[in-house]
Amino acid sequence: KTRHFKWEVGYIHWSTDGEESVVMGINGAFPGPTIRGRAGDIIVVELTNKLHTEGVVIHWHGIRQFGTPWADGTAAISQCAINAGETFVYRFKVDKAGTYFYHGHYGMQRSAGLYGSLIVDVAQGEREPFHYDGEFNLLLSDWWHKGSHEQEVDLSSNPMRWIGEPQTLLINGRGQYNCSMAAQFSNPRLPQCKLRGGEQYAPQILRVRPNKTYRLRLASTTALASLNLAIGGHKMVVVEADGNYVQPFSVQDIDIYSGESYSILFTTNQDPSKNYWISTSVRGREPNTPQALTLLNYLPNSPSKFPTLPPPIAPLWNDYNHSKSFSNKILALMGSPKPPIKNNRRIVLLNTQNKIDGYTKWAINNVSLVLPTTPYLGSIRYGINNAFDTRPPPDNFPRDYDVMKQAPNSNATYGNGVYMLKMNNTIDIILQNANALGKGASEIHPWHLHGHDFWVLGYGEGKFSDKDVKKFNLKNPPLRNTVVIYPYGWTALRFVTDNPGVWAFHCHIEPHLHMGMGVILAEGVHLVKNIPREALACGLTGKMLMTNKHN
Ligand SMILES: O=C1O[C@H]([C@@H](O)CO)C(O)=C1O
Repeated sequence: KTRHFKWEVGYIHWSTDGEESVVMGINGAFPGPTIRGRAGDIIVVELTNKLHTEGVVIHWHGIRQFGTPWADGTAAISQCAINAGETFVYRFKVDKAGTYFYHGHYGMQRSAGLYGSLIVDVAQGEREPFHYDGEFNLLLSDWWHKGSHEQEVDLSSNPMRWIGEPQTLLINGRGQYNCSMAAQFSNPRLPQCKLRGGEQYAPQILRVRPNKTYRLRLASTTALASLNLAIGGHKMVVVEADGNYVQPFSVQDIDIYSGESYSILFTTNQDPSKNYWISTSVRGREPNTPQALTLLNYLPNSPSKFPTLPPPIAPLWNDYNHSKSFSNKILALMGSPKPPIKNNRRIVLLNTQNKIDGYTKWAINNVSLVLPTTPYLGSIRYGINNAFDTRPPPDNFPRDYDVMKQAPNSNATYGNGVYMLKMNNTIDIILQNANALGKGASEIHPWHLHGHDFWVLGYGEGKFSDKDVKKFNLKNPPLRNTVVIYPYGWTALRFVTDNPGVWAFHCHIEPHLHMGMGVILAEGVHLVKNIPREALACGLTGKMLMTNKHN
């Protein structure tokens, strides 16, 4: 079945958290509309850019875009940004059931609010491998009162002005600033929110019946925050991660990093005369943002009956053992595709924070990514010279590099070279974390791969070494599209180059990508057929199209 959507992206006045902001909306609302389809459907989004003076693209996060790499929605990688006033048609297949989302992928447009949910149900006649009586969908994000353009300038200045922690955490685009639903428990003390329910920022309440099982879909499109979600008094059973089934396991709270999605099941088996809190809190960075709260409302109770107990207390922000123990519980459901036993190539990517001519940047193997003006998909497909740096970026970093110390050098460079991968190869990537510029500082980075799912083979502490290969989980590693690296640690992943195209692989923290924290992978680009001309009508491919030698 083909599902058609007609969207207009534009700036709107919107109250995300009680303070009015200028927000990037779709069809006059924030967040954007939810796309819902079935596995095998074709989604067609006719996107018109009503932003007056800037380009736009939308990335369909978690959708692999087999055969349609030009629809991946990455500016300067898979297509030219859509000019103000112009329309671009995204047409792609959703081939796998799961919880996904979409978001802007040009500059920091995701931070401006350009995002929404994308949910794929199992194909007609098929069943999920678990049962539930009803479902809810929560798209999690974070919000700053400073606009995304000012943030871009701040981050690109010398000295860099860091964006700081978010003012508000949002649940389905709704948050409360300077007030709390659970005022008597709030620390620091906040006034009680006086919500009537009709406000743009009124929390979305989850109405449930006692003794039923519900599926809760969760996805995080935060610009920065790592989150922890809990439902007061209720256990959660994790069943899906990034559109892949996992071996069900039970937890009290769940960590969710930017770019990740999960489904959890919970059963309404608590005292039915009460309502319960649902909370999200910041993890992995010293929090300076109040918890986001909404209610689990057991019917027929009134939704204004607030829980008598305080909201769930999140694990300490730097209790990384808690987070690691959660990550290590995520394993593929029996019967899931297994990774090839051997790899053809290993790429080790060192993540560092560096200074380049006084500017603060993030670099991968000493290269800080600056995108070219011509989309790689076109320049590689048509063999255009000078569109980007043709020297390949390094597959490793110096053996004697001390990941526990600050980068000793300030000789990182800007670059836009490509990791050229052979088709049908098995690629291992080791993401190696290190000390950032601050003394004793190393941060969490959730890395997201476009065009593929990968198997997460394992996590480790300190510097990766050849011996660690023996510890890889080749039996039941989970398939994902986003995975975290912990401070001073490494994460190993494996994928197969089975999808001709040019694919971004980057830290999903929006300011970090803006500061260069990503790489570009390309595979089988000569096999890509019928790239729409509109996708390439800029830069050197634009010139090529004007001479009309190619169609
Ligand atoms: O990229 C970042 O910059 C700041 C800090 O390292 C410098 O202010 C921070 O916390 C980041 O994640």
